[in-house]
Amino acid sequence: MTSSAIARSAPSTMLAPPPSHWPAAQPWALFLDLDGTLCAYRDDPAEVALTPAQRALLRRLQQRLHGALCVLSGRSAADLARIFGDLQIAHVGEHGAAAAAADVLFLAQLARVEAALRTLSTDFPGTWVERKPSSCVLHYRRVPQLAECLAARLPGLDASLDRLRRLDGVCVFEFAARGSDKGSALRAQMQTAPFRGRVAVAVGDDVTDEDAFAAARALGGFGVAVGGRASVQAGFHLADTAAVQRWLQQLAGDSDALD
Ligand SMILES: O=P(O)(O)OC[C@H]1O[C@H](O[C@H]2O[C@H](CO)[C@@H](O)[C@H](O)[C@H]2O)[C@H](O)[C@@H](O)[C@@H]1O
Repeated sequence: MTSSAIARSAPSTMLAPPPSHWPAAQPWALFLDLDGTLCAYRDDPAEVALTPAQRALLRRLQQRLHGALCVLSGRSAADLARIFGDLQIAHVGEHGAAAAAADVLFLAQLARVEAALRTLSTDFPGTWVERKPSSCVLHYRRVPQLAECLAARLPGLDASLDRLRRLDGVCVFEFAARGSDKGSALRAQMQTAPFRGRVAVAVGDDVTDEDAFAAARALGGFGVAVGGRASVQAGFHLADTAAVQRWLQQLAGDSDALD
């Protein structure tokens, strides 16, 4: 990776670029975010897909890591199944909250929030609602100027919505299960083979990835923040999805692909 790629959009914290080689004595367990990290953002989430080159790269990384590669995403299991297809890589969806789908009180509260978001979306053309099994999202990527206006009209979280928390993501307001996040998902993975005993490295661009960075740090690993958002928990930085791709190529030992 070139230093100019790092400098172009470095966040105010001026984090360093991540190491470019595996420390031989300390094998890594690698946790990757999807949107904004592996894949660039698109207006329509259904347009996001892995290229054949990315699929091959992920396979090589998985081999080098002896399977200790996991995608931590906010996407639904169905979406992840579409994106990965026959690519057999460990992945956790909905920010680690899938288990909440069995909690009837949680589902009732989520249904109330979904109804409120659908009303809001009708009132503000250009926004749309994505319902996932354990969360509900108001998207405003096509009308980013409405962010503040929408935020002021979102359902308030009080005792009657105590099973939910609000995540202000990239052009989204998401209501998800309280008590589970990418940090708890990372910790759970790290307790199982082939992740156990390795150094946790989490890579992501969004506010939801901060939980994974913090969990990785607490376990003796580190986080890599992607893009221009200033990170609280990450120790390292990559400029954008292209820089992530080059870094992963380095890690996979794919020297032909380096620029
Ligand atoms: O944790 P991630 O894998 O980054 O998933 C987070 C959310 O990703 C999707 O929304 C984001 O990507 C969309 C497509 O590029 C973009 O249009 C949207 O503005 C982004 O927020 C997905 O739709 C959400 O359900 C995920 O929570």
